[in-house]
Amino acid sequence: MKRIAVFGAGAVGGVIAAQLSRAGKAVSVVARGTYLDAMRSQGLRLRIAAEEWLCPVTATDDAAALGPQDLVICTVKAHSLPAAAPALASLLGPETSVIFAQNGIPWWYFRDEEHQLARQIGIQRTIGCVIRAPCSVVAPGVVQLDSGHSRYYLGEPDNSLSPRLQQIISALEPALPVIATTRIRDEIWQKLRINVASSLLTTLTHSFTHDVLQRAPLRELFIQLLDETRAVAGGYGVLLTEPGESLLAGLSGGQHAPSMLQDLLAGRPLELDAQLLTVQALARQANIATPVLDILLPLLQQRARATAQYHV
Ligand SMILES: NC(=O)C1=CN([C@@H]2O[C@H](COP(=O)(O)OP(=O)(O)OC[C@H]3O[C@@H](n4cnc5c(N)ncnc54)[C@H](OP(=O)(O)O)[C@@H]3O)[C@@H](O)[C@H]2O)C=CC1
Ligand SMILES: CC(C)(CO)C(=O)C(=O)O
Repeated sequence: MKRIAVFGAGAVGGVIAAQLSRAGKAVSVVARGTYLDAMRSQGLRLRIAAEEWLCPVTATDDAAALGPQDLVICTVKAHSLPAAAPALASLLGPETSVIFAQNGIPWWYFRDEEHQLARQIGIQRTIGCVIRAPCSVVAPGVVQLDSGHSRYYLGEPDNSLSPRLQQIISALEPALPVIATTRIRDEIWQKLRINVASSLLTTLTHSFTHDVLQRAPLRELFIQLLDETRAVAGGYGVLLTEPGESLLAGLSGGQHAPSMLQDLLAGRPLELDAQLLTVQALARQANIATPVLDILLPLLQQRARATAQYHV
């Protein structure tokens, strides 16, 4: 796998591209705006704790000019995908695989061949990915990994341990902490439990997860959201055994603002649909009660509408 492109180099994409570059891989990055300008003029810099590395990458806003890749890692937010799809498609050759690295329920989850992205990109090319790597953009062209313990779960939509999945793992693992899974949907929901609770409560309160968890009433809401999301997962055949309470100890605390809070503070659109509304819709479809989600989600939607960061 020689030709690797990262599509959408914000926090996650920037960290992935930088780590690939640090490990000596040639990596291309599709970016835009001030992030692209900075990467072109000063390169891409990766910070982890007190260390910083300059990581050479080829950065462009013209995906078609890069030509077909062996592997594309797509790291745009879920709501940016429809608009990005034509440019993403220009990176595809007959054998190209695409890793969709995002939070929330991904477009390919129910393997709907009629989905617009299934037509434009193809479920057969898709590799699911769950990101366990809290990160942020410190400044255009400078990304930061906010935790020493990062990992990425990669899995086929049909749950097979396919030869191509193993090939992708071999290509990436010297650079990235990648783990192949035959239960990618379990990983998606396990991560989504955390996102539902932390995205809602930290974004509504402009607080770090750590600070939310210090307050008993908010901690209680956090646990209820973890448990409600676990119940929804169960309605779709994903049985997560760990009670909400016992997940709290493992949550990355410290100074990482969850990506939804980062978006709110930066005036960007929020990833409400993939991370939160889909969970509520799935709950309703399966007749599963989500009382805390049902109170907090309209509040966050309205908060985002008030600053034109959500339009539905
Ligand atoms: N940040 C984190 O700690 C974590 C994030 N995640 C998830 O990972 C995914 C990515 O998040 P994150 O990296 O934080 O998001 P960012 O917003 O930092 O990065 C996404 C980047 O993609 C760019 N982009 C969007 N559309 C295009 C396009 N058509 N062409 C070129 N560039 C494009 C955006 O540019 P622009 O701003 O101009 O739209 C932005 O720079 C999300 O699903 C998030 O929930 C998961 C775990 C941790
Ligand atoms: C769980 C968390 C907060 C960190 O990985 C995340 O997924 C995000 O920032 O979007």
